[in-house]
Amino acid sequence: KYNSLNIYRILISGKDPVQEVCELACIIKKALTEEKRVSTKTSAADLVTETDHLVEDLIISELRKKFPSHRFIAEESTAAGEKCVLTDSPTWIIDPIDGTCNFVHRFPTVAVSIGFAVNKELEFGVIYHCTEERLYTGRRGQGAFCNKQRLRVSKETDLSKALVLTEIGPKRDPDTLKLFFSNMEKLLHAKAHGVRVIGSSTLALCHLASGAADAYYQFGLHCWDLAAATVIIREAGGIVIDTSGEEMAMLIAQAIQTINYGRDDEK
Ligand SMILES: O=P(O)(O)O[C@H]1[C@H](O)[C@@H](O)[C@H](O)[C@H](O)[C@@H]1O
Ligand SMILES: [Mg+2]
Ligand SMILES: [Mg+2]
Repeated sequence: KYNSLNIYRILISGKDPVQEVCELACIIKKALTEEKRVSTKTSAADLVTETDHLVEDLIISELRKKFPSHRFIAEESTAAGEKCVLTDSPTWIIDPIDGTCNFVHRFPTVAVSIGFAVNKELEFGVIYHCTEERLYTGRRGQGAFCNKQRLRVSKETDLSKALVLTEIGPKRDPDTLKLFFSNMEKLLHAKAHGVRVIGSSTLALCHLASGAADAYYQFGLHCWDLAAATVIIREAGGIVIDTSGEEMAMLIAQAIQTINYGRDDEK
């Protein structure tokens, strides 16, 4: 049984997170190796399976039992037409499987991401790497951890010494792909050590929080990809900004061209 209350109490009470959320992850890990019913959403590369829906429904039903007044913003509910609007109410922001394309291909880089906001302020985030049993947590003002290990971002500010992470996104029309690759090319011309795409934005952002990469950029990320990861990165000493930002972000922002996806709350 998925024990959501423990996450809420553990993070609010500041106790070290235990790996209770692994029960949810066990559902995903088991399903990873099994046959799946796959459908597409905004493009042929934007996949969803019955496990995405199952996990999202499980999380929401458990949380709703314990916190009936809370609101929810979740990837598959939004895809089914629910409005994506953040209010001052306590709100859980959920990506039930981040890395669904990886999940469909049994590529073991998949996560569950649960963020929590009150008065439009992100209070805490939990991202669980389902196949490596790593629980990333961050609570506003209380630090960020992977299992028991404190997370700190890298101090690199020189783009020519940076490992940069990005994701391809669901838009695959020729113009978008041309822009995507020209952005990557610009960073490589700026002598970045490398650019990596791992297929899960939340886990890429967790690698950033652990200092295993120096920067992440992407157009078209959704609030459910970003909510938990934003708390974790901020608590690891990093910044999360749009491309009109600071230092390393400025260098990257100046090097690349925008790919326009629109905002979740404008759809
Ligand atoms: O749909 P899920 O939750 O798997 O999220 C992924 C998006 O689908 C990709 O477009 C996006 O590029 C990232 O890979 C993101 O993790
Ligand atoms: Mg997802
Ligand atoms: Mg996602």
